[in-house]
Amino acid sequence: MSSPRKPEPDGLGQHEVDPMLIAQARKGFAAYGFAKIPFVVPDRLKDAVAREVRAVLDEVGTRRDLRFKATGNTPRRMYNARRDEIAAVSELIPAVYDSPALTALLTEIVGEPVLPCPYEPEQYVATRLENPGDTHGWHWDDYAFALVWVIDSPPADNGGFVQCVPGTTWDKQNPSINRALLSGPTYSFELVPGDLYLMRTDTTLHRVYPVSSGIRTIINMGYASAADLEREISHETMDELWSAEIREEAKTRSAS
Ligand SMILES: O=C(O)CCC(=O)C(=O)O
Ligand SMILES: [Fe+2]
Repeated sequence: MSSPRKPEPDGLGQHEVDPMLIAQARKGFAAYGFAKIPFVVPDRLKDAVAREVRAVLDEVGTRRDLRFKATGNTPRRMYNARRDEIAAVSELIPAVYDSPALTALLTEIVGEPVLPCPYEPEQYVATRLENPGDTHGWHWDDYAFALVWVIDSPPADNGGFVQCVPGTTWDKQNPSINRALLSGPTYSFELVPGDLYLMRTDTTLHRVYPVSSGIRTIINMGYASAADLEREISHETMDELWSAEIREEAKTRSAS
C-alpha cells in the first residue's frame, strides 16, 4: 500500500487552469526565460501566503547590504528572511513549495521536470526592498527555476520591476555581467501585487530595478532541473549572504 499523500494546501489540488494560459506561458518562458503566471494559484492562497511572508519579514527580516564577487560585485540591498526562519513559523509555505499540483503546472510550462531544490536554503527566501536604492542586483541563481510571488510592489515609476537577459550563462570565476548585458536584448517586466512569475534563473541574467520609494515584498521559491541533480553545484552567493548574517549576529552578541 502506498503511503497517504499530504493534502494539497488550500484549494491547490482542485484549482483549474485554462490550458490556453499554460500554452501562452510556455511560449513566453521559452522566448524570454520569463513568464507571468498569476493564474497558477487561487487568490485566497495568494492572500494567505502574503500575510505569512509579511509577518515573518516584520519579525525576523535581516538587513543586507552586500556585493558578491561571483556576480561581478553587483549590489544586494534588502531585508531577507531565510528558509529555516520561514519554515519555523509557517506550515503553509513549505506545503505550497512541496505541492505536487503546483510543480506539475510548472513542469507543463517549462517542458521539463521541475523538482524540489536539493539545497534547502535555496528552496524559499523572502525579500523586502524598502529603502530608496534597495535592489536585488544583476545575478543568476544556482538552480534552474524560480517561482516568484509578488506580494507588495511600488508603481513601476518608482522601480521594483524585473529585468532579464535570457540565454546567458554564469561563469562564477569570471561573471562578466557587462558582456552578458551586451550579448542580447534586456527585457523589462512590470509586476503588480498578486503576480507570480516563473524564470529560468540559471541561464537568464536578472535583477530588480532599484526602488526609489515604496515597498516591494516577494517570496522566491527555487526549484531544480533534472540536470541540476546530476552536477555539483556550489552556493557561494547564498553561503556568503547567510555567513554575513552570522558574522553580524556574532558581532551583536559579543557587543551585548
Ligand atoms: O525579487 C525578485 O523579483 C527576484 C528575486 C531573485 O532574483 C532572487 O531571489 O534570486
Ligand atoms: Fe534570482
